[in-house]
Amino acid sequence: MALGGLRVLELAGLAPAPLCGMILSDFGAQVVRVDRLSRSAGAHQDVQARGKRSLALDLKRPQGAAALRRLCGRADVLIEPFRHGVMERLGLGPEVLLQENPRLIYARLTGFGQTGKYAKSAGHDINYLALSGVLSKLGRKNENPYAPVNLLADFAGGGVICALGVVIALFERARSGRGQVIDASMVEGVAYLSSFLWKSQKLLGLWSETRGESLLDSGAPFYETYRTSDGKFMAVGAIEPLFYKQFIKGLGLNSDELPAQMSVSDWPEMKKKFASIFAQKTQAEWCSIFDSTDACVIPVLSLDDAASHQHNKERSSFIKNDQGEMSPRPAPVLSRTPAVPSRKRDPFIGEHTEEILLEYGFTKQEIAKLHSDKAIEFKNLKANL
Ligand SMILES: C[C@H](CCC[C@H](C)C(=O)SCCNC(=O)CCNC(=O)[C@H](O)C(C)(C)COP(=O)(O)OP(=O)(O)OC[C@H]1O[C@@H](n2cnc3c(N)ncnc32)[C@H](O)[C@@H]1OP(=O)(O)O)[C@H]1CC[C@H]2[C@@H]3[C@H](O)C[C@@H]4C[C@H](O)CC[C@]4(C)[C@H]3C[C@H](O)[C@]12C
Repeated sequence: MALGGLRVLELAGLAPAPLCGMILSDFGAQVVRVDRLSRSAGAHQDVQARGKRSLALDLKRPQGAAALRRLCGRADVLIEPFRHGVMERLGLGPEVLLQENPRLIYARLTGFGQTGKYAKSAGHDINYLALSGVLSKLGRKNENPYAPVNLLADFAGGGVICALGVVIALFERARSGRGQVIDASMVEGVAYLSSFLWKSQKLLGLWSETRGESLLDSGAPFYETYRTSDGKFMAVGAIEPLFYKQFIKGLGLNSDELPAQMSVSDWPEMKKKFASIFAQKTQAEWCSIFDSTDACVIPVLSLDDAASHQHNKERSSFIKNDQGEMSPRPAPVLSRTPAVPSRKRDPFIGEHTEEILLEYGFTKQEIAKLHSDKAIEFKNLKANL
């Protein structure tokens, strides 16, 4: 696979860093997740652990921190998910680790970045989304702004952008032979991927002053979801006049008898009209009308239904692991060196401690000493909840 042979150390953290590690793992990297010892507070279950192995290491003990330094000496990438200053307090800051391994790519995935007023503040997805400006554009008219789960800052602007940074730094290292520090701030990551919002503000007809009254933010009747008679929903994205015409036809309406598509003042009434029509048929009935047309109307599927939908099945877009757990396959699909995601169950904390330390050059005696010093933990049969 494209990232085969790459050695990645992912310090266990919440949501964003585990996704970054999983992306690298799916495309072939050997990702070791460095977990807190299972009895310690703050250990979280990593539900994005596909293909990873687990090494349980107490970084608060000097022997544990020294062991991580040694591991980083032989690693290509380190992903750290902590607030600014934590790694420095552990004696594991970039200056130390890059001095010992100048090829190391030291990825620092945080909410607010390594500098700035909030650099040492706690936060979660919704906070980063708020500070980026993007949250102000999300939500329906006369309602509060809302964060779409923790997808935008944690995962899109965090895990994915950080993985992109790692790959870019690896590409550069192939030329220079040198690693570097990646300051991946989720505030900036989500703002960056939302550049369209800033760059399109002056585009005619796209944005109104008020949230929830614009073309793409639930203002337009042809870019909206509608409930069907069986309590499900259809997603309409009929923006271009050609596609809008097919949408109107599928609803059984005559466009000559309707206001112009872009008559913004008529949008609320149009939305009510469309809603009353969609409520007359089941989701399956609307699919039989709109499937294989260019009306841009697609059923809103549950996670289970998405995995079993004909289109997604034809592409094997979702995969099952050995435990029968369904999840999305890695994306994008590379034609010659596609990702081959592991089908194994997720690792237990410390399951691979000894195997990994041996692989990174520790002797059995050194491993025994780390264990007697309580700096490491071997296989723990109960996964952390
Ligand atoms: C599933 C829920 C999460 C959903 C995603 C959520 C919406 C997010 O947005 S996640 C993104 C969070 N932000 C970031 O990742 C940005 C960067 N990180 C931070 O800003 C901070 O890490 C923090 C704010 C996220 C957390 O701050 P905290 O003070 O806890 O940690 P840090 O300051 O970073 O310092 C880390 C300290 O830990 C020490 N450490 C680290 N590794 C080791 C090690 N191997 N050995 C020893 N010590 C280690 C390190 O030295 C630092 O120490 P110091 O501070 O002394 O320097 C989940 C959200 C909440 C979860 C639940 C909750 O946690 C309670 C239960 C916990 C239990 O263990 C599991 C069940 C829970 C119910 C748990 C369940 C889920 O996981 C959550 C609901």
